[in-house]
Amino acid sequence: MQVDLVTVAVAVETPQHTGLGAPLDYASTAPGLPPGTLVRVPLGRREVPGIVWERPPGDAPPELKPVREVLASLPPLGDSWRQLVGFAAAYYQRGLGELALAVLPPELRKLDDVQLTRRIARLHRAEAPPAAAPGDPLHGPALNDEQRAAVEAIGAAPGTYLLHGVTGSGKTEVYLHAAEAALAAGRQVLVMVPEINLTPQLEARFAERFAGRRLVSLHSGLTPAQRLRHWMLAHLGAADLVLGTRLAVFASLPRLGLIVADEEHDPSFKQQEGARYSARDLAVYRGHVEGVPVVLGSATPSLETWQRVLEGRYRRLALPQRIGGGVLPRVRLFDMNTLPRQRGSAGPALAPPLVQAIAERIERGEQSLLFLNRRGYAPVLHCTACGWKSGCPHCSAWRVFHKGDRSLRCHHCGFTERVPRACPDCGNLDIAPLGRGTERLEEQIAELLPGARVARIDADTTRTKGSLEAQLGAVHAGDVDVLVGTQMIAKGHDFRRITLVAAVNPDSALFASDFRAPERLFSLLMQAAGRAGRDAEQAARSEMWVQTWHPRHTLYAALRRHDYEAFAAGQLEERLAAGLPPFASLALLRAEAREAAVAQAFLRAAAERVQAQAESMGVTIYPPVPPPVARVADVDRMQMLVESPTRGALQRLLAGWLPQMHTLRAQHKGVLRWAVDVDPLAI
Ligand SMILES: Nc1ncnc2c1ncn2[C@@H]1O[C@H](COP(=O)(O)OP(=O)(O)OP(=O)(O)O)[C@@H](O)[C@H]1O
Ligand SMILES: [Zn+2]
Repeated sequence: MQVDLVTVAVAVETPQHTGLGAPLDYASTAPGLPPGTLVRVPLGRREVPGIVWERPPGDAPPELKPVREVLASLPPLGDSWRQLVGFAAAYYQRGLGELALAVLPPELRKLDDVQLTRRIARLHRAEAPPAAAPGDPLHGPALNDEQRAAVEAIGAAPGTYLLHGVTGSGKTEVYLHAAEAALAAGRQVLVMVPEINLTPQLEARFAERFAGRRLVSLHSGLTPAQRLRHWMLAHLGAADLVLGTRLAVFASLPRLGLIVADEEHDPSFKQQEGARYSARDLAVYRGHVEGVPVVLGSATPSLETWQRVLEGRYRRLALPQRIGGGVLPRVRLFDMNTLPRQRGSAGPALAPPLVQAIAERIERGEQSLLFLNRRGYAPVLHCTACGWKSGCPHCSAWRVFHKGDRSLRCHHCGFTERVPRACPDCGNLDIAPLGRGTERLEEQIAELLPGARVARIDADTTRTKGSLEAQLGAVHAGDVDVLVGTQMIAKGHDFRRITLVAAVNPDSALFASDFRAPERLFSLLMQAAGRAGRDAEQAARSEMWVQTWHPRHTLYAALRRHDYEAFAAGQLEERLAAGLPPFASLALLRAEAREAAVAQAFLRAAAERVQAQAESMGVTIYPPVPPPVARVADVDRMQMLVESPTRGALQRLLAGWLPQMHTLRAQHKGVLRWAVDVDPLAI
């Protein structure tokens, strides 16, 4: 019997170096395979998963390999999902199939159709809808006028909204109500938070409120089996709410009705490897494609978002007050120059008046939070005789002294050794820590405030599963007087007994080379301040201390007035003058090699190929330079900044340029990796 073969385009994961980004043609005996269908196809000698895609018109090559298997039991991935993936691949300059398959749950790619059918049947059996009937009245607090206005605006029309509210102003309450409206209309809701350790809190709050609804989480902390199950429930339309981190932006949601990105300014929304996408920006695109509202929430919006509000492209919904009329903590800038100088020492960890203020809190049974964005005991050890320092032999960085396990640890490559007894260069026994990390701060507070119950939360104390929850539990229960930690504790947590927050040493970020450093510092300090006085009763006597050598800096002046708008205006003025985002579009081309010169030559050659074209488009390609940490794990890194007045010009240039890089690389032996980062967060 004659079997008719049709040509189908299939997005498959092709290795980047082949330069094949587009879908490949295959022959199929199944007529009319809808786009979005999962299939298995041969690629080289392997059989790989793929997704049927729209086929551009044109002749198919004569000898096509056949599609091996159609995974027909899974409903096809929808048009808008494919549009999102197609846009992301083009915008961030990745292969379509590579991105499309990378954002599916890894387990899904391993299953054949029989296994998949079984899984789906099991899901339908096991996941009977929750007992409580949907439509339970919202048993939360009654909204205030601003909150109600925000919920109404979001429900009234699709578009991008900035929910601009200080910490504790009731933003989450607005998300809950907007979600309720979308759910009541039979739609699904996607809520994204920047960090995985914030998902359990949010999940608990949503789960409590939406007892009758099916809610799933999507983040990298799930087991592969959980991630598949949650993804499938979303894709099959069985889950009503998806809560997750940045990867959730790619969840398949056939009934999507609302997207929320909480703390939209947070750098964690940007993926830092592979396809370096911004989940916040993709959420805005997705909302546009699907015609659903997108709510970006923040107390300190990213300047990109803020500029779009000023241009009228996003609508600002303001929550200007803290719930319960609580005031924001009084900001006290402590001038470190007023302390008596101590020769050869970094000075005291905490200014005496700050120690006094903490002691008063302890007496009243209140808590204090000390924030220092550097973990370990000291960032470097040095020899007082010969000047030796604890450099990493594999990186251009110091190794950090961790006193707990007496190790010297490189935070870039992980290289770890026991602390030497004597200087490895001259044998001197007097090797001393320079500077201060959270471990040392914890020790010094115990000395300054004998009897105080001090706890420390940072990446080192929260390695084991459950330890973060346990430590946060102790803080909430009032078993801790002083909490020391890195930015992990500055964000999101709803502490009720903290009345003093102190930034121990925030100055270094004022003078960092990265143009976004001030923006990041300001939002971190505003966030940290927001941890104090969350209980309205205590708000009036809550304080935020900033220990600084530059008390007159404009950033701190704006912080003191909690004046985001003044800060943003100043920053935008500087960005405009310097031709930086949001007034320009950037891309960063990176290359790595054993020797810097090799990476540099590669990038130079790449620049030469498009120099003339770039100039004609008004795009500037800067010479390659080493990044702040140039060498990591014995590999040298170089980066080249591309700056364009518009997104469009940058996109056109990159699209024609990057395919040439694959051949160029073959001519530059020794280049280990290269990558492009569109809209890089740090340069
Ligand atoms: N209208 C309201 N009436 C009474 N209480 C409210 C109201 N809205 C919110 N709350 C309560 O106030 C507290 C802070 O609200 P919420 O967590 O929504 O603020 P937020 O802006 O999301 O805070 P943050 O950004 O600091 O995490 C919560 O305990 C919440 O239940
Ligand atoms: Zn190292």
